[in-house]
Amino acid sequence: ELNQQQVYQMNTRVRTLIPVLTERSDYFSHYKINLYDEDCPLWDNNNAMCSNRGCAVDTLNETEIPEVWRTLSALAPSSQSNSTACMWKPDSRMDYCYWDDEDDGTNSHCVYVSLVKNPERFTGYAGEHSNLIWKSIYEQNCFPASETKDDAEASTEIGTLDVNSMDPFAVKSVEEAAEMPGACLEKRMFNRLISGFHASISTHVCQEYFNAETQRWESNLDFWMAKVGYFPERVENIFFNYAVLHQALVRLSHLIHESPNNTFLSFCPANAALDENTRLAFDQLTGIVAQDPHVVSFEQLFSDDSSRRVKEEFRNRFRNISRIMNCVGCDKCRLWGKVQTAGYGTALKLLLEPETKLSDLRPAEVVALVNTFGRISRSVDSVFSFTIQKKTNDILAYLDSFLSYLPMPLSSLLHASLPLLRLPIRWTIFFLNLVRTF
Ligand SMILES: Cc1cc2nc3c(=O)[nH]c(=O)nc-3n(C[C@H](O)[C@H](O)[C@H](O)COP(=O)(O)OP(=O)(O)OC[C@H]3O[C@@H](n4cnc5c(N)ncnc54)[C@H](O)[C@@H]3O)c2cc1C
Repeated sequence: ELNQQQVYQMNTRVRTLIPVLTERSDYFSHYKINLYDEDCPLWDNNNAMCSNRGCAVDTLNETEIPEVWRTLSALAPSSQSNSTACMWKPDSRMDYCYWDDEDDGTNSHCVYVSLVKNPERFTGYAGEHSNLIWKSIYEQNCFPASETKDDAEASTEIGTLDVNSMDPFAVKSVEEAAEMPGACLEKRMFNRLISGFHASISTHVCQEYFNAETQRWESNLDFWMAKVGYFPERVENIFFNYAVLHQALVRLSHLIHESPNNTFLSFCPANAALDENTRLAFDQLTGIVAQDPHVVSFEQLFSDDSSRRVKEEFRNRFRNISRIMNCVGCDKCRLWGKVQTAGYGTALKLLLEPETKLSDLRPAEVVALVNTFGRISRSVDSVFSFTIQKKTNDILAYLDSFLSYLPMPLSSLLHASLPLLRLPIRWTIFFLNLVRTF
């Protein structure tokens, strides 16, 4: 059982600090990615690409690539470089994601993108294509409800999905599995993580939703309630994911402090001021999270013999999901799907592989982790504001029905003034929630 108020409090301390990194530092606001890879394990050719304008990704041309990322390319293990001090040498056996040679400067599939100029929000990507992706993630890669500790040897291979032979959604069983008391803790954690990832994406889509009528970007409460708000376990899973990513940052912070002479984040020797600013903001963020209490404990995971056997399966299933991101038929959704699975994959590596060292982390993993933390922090914020909106609407609806019992002229007069009450009610609820949180 997660203490949501505690997570709100923790998030309040960092939510303004995260954009200093993710929006203002070249290092954390850019990403090098193999975006147009055709290695999709679900179907042979990804012929359902979305042509919505909202799905397009603006990639950087050669002259737009920030200096820090040029330096990173030069320092990549595959490149010839004398500056061995800054090199990273990840052991792919510890990876929870597939990394498609993004370190390799010669990889022509890789593009550079600005994450700020390509924000994650409503794109219009929906329908059978996106549903099939979520369905395959839940049905083929999450742990089924029936699975318990003793039968952990299930196959993890996913073949080409036979699109025509699929049953209607069996997603409920995944949520049931996440709640199942008999299921092993690690499997339940896996299912919660995926459901929280999905709920977080849904929250971003509803928070920045394009209203075709007003032609404006607005939040969409009804949409959010239908996707997340009416499912308390999905809301809970957002908080769970916050706790996971938070804990991974704490571990990263410990790794940094355990290696005082590390050259971590000093990847921009040509611009000392830029490098220093990024490092200061990063130290501030990790310093704050390191002081927070542990909301969830990972020490007990994979601790006994039978659950250790599950670890390999856990890793394989997560890797499969990271590959499935190549199947997403909307470029911008694929970009953020890949960034966030990389972020969760890095968190799992930090939390579940105790021998992980700083040099085992690729720069892209650190960037993905911080950006994914930024995304989940935004989701926690949005849960707060959507909850207030919903309570305000409920109170107004209650007052509205109450007024209908009053005599006629008074009833219509008060009814007309109801909209004026919206703001004061909202502020009162906001204030009461704040008091309850702190
Ligand atoms: C990786 C990925 C990234 C995406 N990114 C974007 C984006 O940036 N912008 C955008 O506009 N669209 C994005 N989409 C599409 C978006 O996620 C939805 O698929 C789309 O909005 C259609 O939503 P839906 O209401 O049909 O249900 P979906 O969100 O597609 O869900 C399908 C089914 O899964 C179940 N379900 C839903 N949420 C959960 C949960 N949290 N836990 C367990 N089960 C659940 C429900 O039974 C639901 O009917 C993305 C899709 C994918 C696969």
